[in-house]
Amino acid sequence: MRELRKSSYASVRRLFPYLKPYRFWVMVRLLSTVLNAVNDIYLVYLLNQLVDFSLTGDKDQLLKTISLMGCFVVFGIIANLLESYSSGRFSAYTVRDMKDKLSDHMNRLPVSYLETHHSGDLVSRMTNGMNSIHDFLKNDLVGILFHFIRLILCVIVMLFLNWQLTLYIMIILPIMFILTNIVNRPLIKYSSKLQQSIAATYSIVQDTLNGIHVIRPYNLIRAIEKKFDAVLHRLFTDSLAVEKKKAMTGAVNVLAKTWPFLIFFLIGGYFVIYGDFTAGGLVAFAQLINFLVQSLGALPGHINKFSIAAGVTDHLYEVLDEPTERTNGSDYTISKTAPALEFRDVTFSYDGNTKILDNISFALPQGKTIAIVGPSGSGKSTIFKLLTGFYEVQEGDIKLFDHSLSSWKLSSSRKLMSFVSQETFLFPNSIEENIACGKTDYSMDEVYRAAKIANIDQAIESMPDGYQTLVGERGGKLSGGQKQRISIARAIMNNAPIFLLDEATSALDTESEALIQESIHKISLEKSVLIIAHRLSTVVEADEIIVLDKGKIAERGNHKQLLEKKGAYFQLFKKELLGEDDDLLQLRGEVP
Ligand SMILES: Nc1ncnc2c1ncn2[C@@H]1O[C@H](COP(=O)(O)OP(=O)(O)OP(=O)(O)O)[C@@H](O)[C@H]1O
Repeated sequence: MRELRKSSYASVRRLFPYLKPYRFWVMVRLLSTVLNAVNDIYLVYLLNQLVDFSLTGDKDQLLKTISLMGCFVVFGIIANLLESYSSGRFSAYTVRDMKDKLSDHMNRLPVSYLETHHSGDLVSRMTNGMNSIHDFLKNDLVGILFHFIRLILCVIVMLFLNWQLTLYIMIILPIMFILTNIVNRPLIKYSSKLQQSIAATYSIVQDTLNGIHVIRPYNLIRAIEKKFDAVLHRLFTDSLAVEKKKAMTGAVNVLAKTWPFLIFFLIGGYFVIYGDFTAGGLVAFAQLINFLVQSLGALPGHINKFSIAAGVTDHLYEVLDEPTERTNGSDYTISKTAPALEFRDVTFSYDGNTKILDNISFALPQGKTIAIVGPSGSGKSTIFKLLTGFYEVQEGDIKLFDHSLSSWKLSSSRKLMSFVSQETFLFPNSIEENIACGKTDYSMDEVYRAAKIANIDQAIESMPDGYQTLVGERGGKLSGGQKQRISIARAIMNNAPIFLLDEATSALDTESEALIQESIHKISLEKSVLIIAHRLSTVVEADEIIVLDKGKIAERGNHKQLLEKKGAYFQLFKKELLGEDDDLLQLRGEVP
């Protein structure tokens, strides 16, 4: 039990650094809480006097006591106001800072982590988890202290009023605490499970919305509903388990409320009958027991929340404890003669077992174009993931302008590359904002130029709102080819010396494909280009073509050399022009 409490406390303690900047308001809350607790007890003391003065007929003392009580009631109101305001204030600020930190941390998590964890789960931690923390900081953290102080003060005053009666009542307290602890013990486990179920629900909702273009045409709604029902059922069972535990704690509260009163009226009544206790003392004692029972009833609830907050904090720290991308490294000046990038005997595996890239070596001289081709799954995109620093090389070395990629600052090396990925992502803003992509000091001429090179200028100009056209969520209002050309324009606008293009022209119509190829041609005149090509027509002009097969370089050379070899590249070429035999291709002059 002690271990569990210790671990709950250790979890909740990790929230304290976030409270530090708001210690003034935490102190106000603590002070007002202590004053409130003392005020409650002092009012009871005055109540004792009030009754006794009424019974003895001491009018002066009666009036004095009533005025004093009035003052303390006003004092109590002010203390209450301060208590609410201060807790509202520091909890809101703390949660804002935590959300900020969490979102900042998520933005810096390695892509390897984000590729293997569901975004819905992360969103749930950010929303649901944070709401629980807010609730805990606002109501429970200091609430525990208030009830604890009032409880102690109650016992002290009770002992002062009648120690025998107090001792009788104290006998039942340990029984209550043992019961409360037994009931509370598993709550942290249940609440942590509940958090995971909530996260799973968010994930499915997110998948359903994101995958709507697959779900509808494939009639997957029923399957999704089934999956959602299963997750909802789990959520329901987990919520029920938590509620059951809470209800058991509630039952302990009811016991806590009735037992002391029964014992008090039984024994206290006898004390008054035999003249061992005053009437004022009896009234005050009754009020003190009321407070005692209130606090004992409230404490398990607060302790519950403490356990829940511990579970939620652990859940949040699972993300916050994840190491972020490295920030070390240098920012080198670029040599004009060094190759733009170079792979030296690079071997890479995602899981530490299966080699996805095996001993890959190639160099991209500045101003040249290298195309990487190969069957699906041969490791082409992995080359880009290593170059963009999404994953770290395990064997061999990647050099960027003659400096090892691992010695570059990630932010600096990324500045040298404009990356167009296979999956185009557009922000739900205007076309202009999507092309400028976070830049603030740009001219419209730069945007027009980028759009022109990407061959999207005419399409944009024909839209009623031109560059101010809102593209909709994920660019839903545009065609696939338009989206891709806008993302190429974005990369051109970035104006980095290296252009990484994972082109996906295979999904496009011939007109879009031709426009993109023309655009790639224009880019290759200005930049060092590494292109992953899914259509071989894109690679014909490349200075070097690397054919990957199962993570190894199967062939390399230019288009003409590779066709002459009649090897893997030739086979890929033939496959693309499916159905054509060698003689026909020769007749058409497409192969030597
Ligand atoms: N994050 C990952 N974790 C584990 N394995 C991965 C990951 N990403 C890719 N792979 C695996 O690595 C292999 C190479 O993938 P990669 O995406 O590099 O291939 P590709 O040649 O670009 O394929 P395509 O032409 O279909 O885009 C595949 O077997 C793939 O399943």
